[in-house]
Amino acid sequence: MIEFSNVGLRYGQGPEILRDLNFRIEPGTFHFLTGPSGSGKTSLLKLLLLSLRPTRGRVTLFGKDTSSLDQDALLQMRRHIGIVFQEFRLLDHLTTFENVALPLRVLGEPEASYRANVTELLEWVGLGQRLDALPAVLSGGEKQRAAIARAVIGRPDILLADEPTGNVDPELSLRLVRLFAELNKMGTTIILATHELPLLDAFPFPRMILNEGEIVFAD
Ligand SMILES: Nc1ncnc2c1ncn2[C@@H]1O[C@H](COP(=O)(O)OP(=O)(O)OP(=O)(O)O)[C@@H](O)[C@H]1O
Repeated sequence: MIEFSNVGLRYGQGPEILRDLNFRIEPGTFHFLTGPSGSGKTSLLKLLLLSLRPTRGRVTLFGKDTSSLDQDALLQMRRHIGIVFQEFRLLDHLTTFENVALPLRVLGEPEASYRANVTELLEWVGLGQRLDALPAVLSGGEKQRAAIARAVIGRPDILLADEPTGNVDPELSLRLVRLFAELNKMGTTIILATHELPLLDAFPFPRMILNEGEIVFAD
């Protein structure tokens, strides 16, 4: 599903921050992505999200070499990938329901076709009572659950998360990762970047550890 071959990345004329990355990630797996601050976790997620191109090597997603895809094909592939950010990135003027429905609205789908699905998903993440609330009145954990719902409403095959628990307390962090684990059980491939040791220790998922541009896998 995901294959990196000799992937390297540098920003501008700077040093190579990712070097010779070679790995495969199978469908339906859950990996933590960890490593010190500045080791390149966000950059690696951007390569996976196709928002950044490697400066060398090959990124293969869903069996296709992504370097050979045109803009349309990239956008098409991008629809199979969801992302959750640390800072939620909800739109302030939209309700919980509208924020989660936004990816479908952007695709031009009529509300009648997704109303029930969005409502059901929000109930599943525990926001059934907050459909009409604006982000300003949601707690950090509620915002993050809304952001997770928005990331998965389009049923992505791959879900990426960049420090999704960075803004919530430890108890809530565990609950959020349990939510990701539930999604994984239903078949979504998950890569979750975190540097929170208690979280890494609380779940049995393998770790991809970035350090000085290189990656190692550990159970
Ligand atoms: N747009 C950019 N232009 C130039 N350098 C960048 C850019 N984005 C990131 N970098 C550099 O690349 C390196 C890796 O950054 P990245 O954000 O991927 O690391 P990270 O592991 O996610 O860090 P953190 O845990 O602190 O969020 C850092 O040295 C950073 O300064």
